[in-house]
Amino acid sequence: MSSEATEAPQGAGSLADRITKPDESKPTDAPSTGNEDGAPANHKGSELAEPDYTVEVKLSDLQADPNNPLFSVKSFEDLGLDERILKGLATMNFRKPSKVQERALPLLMSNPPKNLVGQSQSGTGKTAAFVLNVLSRLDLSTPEMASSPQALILAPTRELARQIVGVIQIMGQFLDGLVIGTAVPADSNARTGKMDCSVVVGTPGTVQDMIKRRNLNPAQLKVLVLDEADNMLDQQGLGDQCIRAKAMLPRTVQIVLFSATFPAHVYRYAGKFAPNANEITLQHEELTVEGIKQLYMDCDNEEQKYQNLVQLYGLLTVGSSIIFVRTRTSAIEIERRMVAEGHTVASLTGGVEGSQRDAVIDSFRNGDAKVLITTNVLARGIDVSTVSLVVNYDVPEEYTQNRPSGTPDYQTYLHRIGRTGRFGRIGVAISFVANRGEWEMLRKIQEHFGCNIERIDTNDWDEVEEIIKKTIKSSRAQSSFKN
Ligand SMILES: Nc1ncnc2c1ncn2[C@@H]1O[C@H](COP(=O)(O)OP(=O)(O)OP(=O)(O)O)[C@@H](O)[C@H]1O
Repeated sequence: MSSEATEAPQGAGSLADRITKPDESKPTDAPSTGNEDGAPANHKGSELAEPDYTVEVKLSDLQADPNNPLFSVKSFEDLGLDERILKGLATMNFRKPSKVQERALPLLMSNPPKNLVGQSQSGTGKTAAFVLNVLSRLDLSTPEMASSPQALILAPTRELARQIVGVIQIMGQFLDGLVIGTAVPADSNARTGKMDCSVVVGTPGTVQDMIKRRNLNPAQLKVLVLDEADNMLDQQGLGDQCIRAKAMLPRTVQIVLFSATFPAHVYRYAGKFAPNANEITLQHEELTVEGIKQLYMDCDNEEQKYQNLVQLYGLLTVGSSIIFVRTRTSAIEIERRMVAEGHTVASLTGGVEGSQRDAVIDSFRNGDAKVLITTNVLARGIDVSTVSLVVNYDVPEEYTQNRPSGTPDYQTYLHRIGRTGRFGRIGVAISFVANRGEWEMLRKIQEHFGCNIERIDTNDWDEVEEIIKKTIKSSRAQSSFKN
């Protein structure tokens, strides 16, 4: 295990993290299984090549539509944020809050602090909502305070923890003295360090361990945030770690839980974890993001899934895409086959050392790698605005006793497809269906969310190309977001 503190004004490129060997025994990478991992690599931030043509739907139009999750009446100035934080937001080109930001911030920032359970669709800006509260609550008046952890943010994976660190670095860049620490599993040869920093972002197991070893002093903590909270609280490994970590914190800590999904049983538990919390919730039918076009392709068998993917690959040259598969083994195997056939793809699974994982995600973020094959480890939270296509190579499925159960994993479906269509952009999600079981699961998913998952005919690749290119093109057009 190791730890590292990062001075704030460094920009998102200089993420320094800690890493640990992932659990090799787990068959899949569902964040649910409690994997933790990652390490530093050149990270140029998530702003990729901007499109060169004009926008059809403007962000300002979306933010002016009361039915859109990006809608707001207020400005960031109206929300009573510190000037230096407003300056940070301006450098990120955030002009107006989204709905969840507008609703959550007054609840989060009021005094005495109250807990919050907040839900909002994928890609609608939940990170900024909790980061702005954290930054607003920091006391950086003396070097001693600035180096005492005052806020702790927990995320299920190292990739997400590192991404949140990147956001805090940019948003908090004008706050003198701000120091951010990343507490994620270290590579086997990394050293342990003390967390002398104002904000710590990490994965629950590593944080718990650091507190136990007295490398992280929780005495001054004022805020605890659980990002992807339903996942963190539902899963045995992560849930236990979160509960133990919370037990080591001051009783007065403000508890903030955010996710796009809160299945009923977890929601009830969330209420116990964060007692007397303010609540921001969504109705079932509000969960899907309108900008994501959901499609499926029939495949005769597993081999045809692969052949379809290779066919699709030819259409993936615009934008970036993420291919979700069920197991680490199939991710590696598909990567091996595609690379052997001359295609450029990368894979990221929990089965490798953190530093290698960091190198892969960083190259995907900066656009060097455009096609990423992965497992559920990246299903949640990852924000890469150029992702215009998500492929569910395998329909996401619940596991019972380490075996696929035949029941669809509704939440994971929503999180996976939510890697595209970020903050009003348009994206395509295609699910491959190779047998009756997968077809049935997809049908249930459609019914569950009341959405429309359209079939595309693989006998007509020209039409497939037409559909995808059309959507991806408008996605690129939108991604410049002229206000
Ligand atoms: N007010 C804003 N104005 C413009 N862009 C914003 C604003 N708020 C957030 N964004 C951008 O929207 C994108 C999605 O935000 P974020 O990653 O916080 O979504 P999320 O709600 O946490 O999604 P998920 O549920 O998938 O984790 C990010 O690229 C972020 O920079």
